[in-house]
Amino acid sequence: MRDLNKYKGVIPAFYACYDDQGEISPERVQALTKFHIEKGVKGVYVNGSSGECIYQSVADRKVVLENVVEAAEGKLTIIAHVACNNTRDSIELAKHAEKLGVDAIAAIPPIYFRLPEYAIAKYWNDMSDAAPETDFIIYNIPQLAGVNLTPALYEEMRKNPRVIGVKNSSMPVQDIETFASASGDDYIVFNGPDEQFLGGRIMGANGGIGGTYGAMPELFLALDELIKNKELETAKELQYAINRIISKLVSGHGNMYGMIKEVLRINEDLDLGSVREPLPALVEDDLAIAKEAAEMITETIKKYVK
Ligand SMILES: CC(=O)N[C@@H]([C@@H](O)[C@H](O)[C@H](O)CO)[C@@H](O)CC(=O)C(=O)O
Repeated sequence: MRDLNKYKGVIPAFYACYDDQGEISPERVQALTKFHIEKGVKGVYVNGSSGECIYQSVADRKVVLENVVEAAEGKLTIIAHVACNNTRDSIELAKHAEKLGVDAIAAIPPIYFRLPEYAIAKYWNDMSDAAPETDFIIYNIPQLAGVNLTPALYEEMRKNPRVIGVKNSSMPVQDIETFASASGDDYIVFNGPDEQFLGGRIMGANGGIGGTYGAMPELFLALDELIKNKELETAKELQYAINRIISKLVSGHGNMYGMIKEVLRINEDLDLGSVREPLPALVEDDLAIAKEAAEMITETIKKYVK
């Protein structure tokens, strides 16, 4: 049996950190990494959706990962998302990630062209072969990628011994059960949709990777503890409270990640810049929404975090 404990827990998806000109800011990447260590999360998922990876160059993504690894000083599990929608760049990032000593690499399927499953498997295995000492995690996010991880493709991928599981961001919690049942205890399934962290964990997810954890890590850590302690009524209450916060975070004109960065500025004095176009930045009216969301987080922490 593999020891997968380093993956079991709350793993925030790492936000893109820009300077005031919109370039990657190594200092802000390091500050966000240290913030995660202080909050006590298990690890970070770098250069994924929340990291705005599809709007970044290969060079940008290398700078981000290098600075996360440096600032983490071995205190966090690091999963690097390396998919670039072409095999060549993904291989380059996979090699780079392994050289930096990350715990795992992860990848979405190739998007735009509808490829047959054997081509998707080859794409994933090619980048995994480029990082032969590193675990590999499949990132299933069909609503954005347009490709669903089928049980047959997952079975094919498990022939690769480096594949340790799935980060499942599809909406049906039943998918979590499907992947967990198919692969068993020697594999890990991460819950993707933050709004159903509780449901995903109950259906078999051993941990979670999420785009809103970074805005309120205390709340997801508390929710995880409640689930472990089987305090499910309180867990449900907290999940509902988290979902009201997420609804607020997505209610602005600007993109949710811009809203979260504003919340982190208010609550944590952390400046991560804005978002990269074509993601819409916040407008003046959004600032009041961010303030409300920040207050909701503070109040919910007071109520549920001991
Ligand atoms: C569709 C989507 O973006 N899903 C998010 C969720 O964490 C999502 O942001 C959250 O549930 C709020 O809707 C994650 O699964 C993505 C993620 O973890 C990532 O940044 O790679």
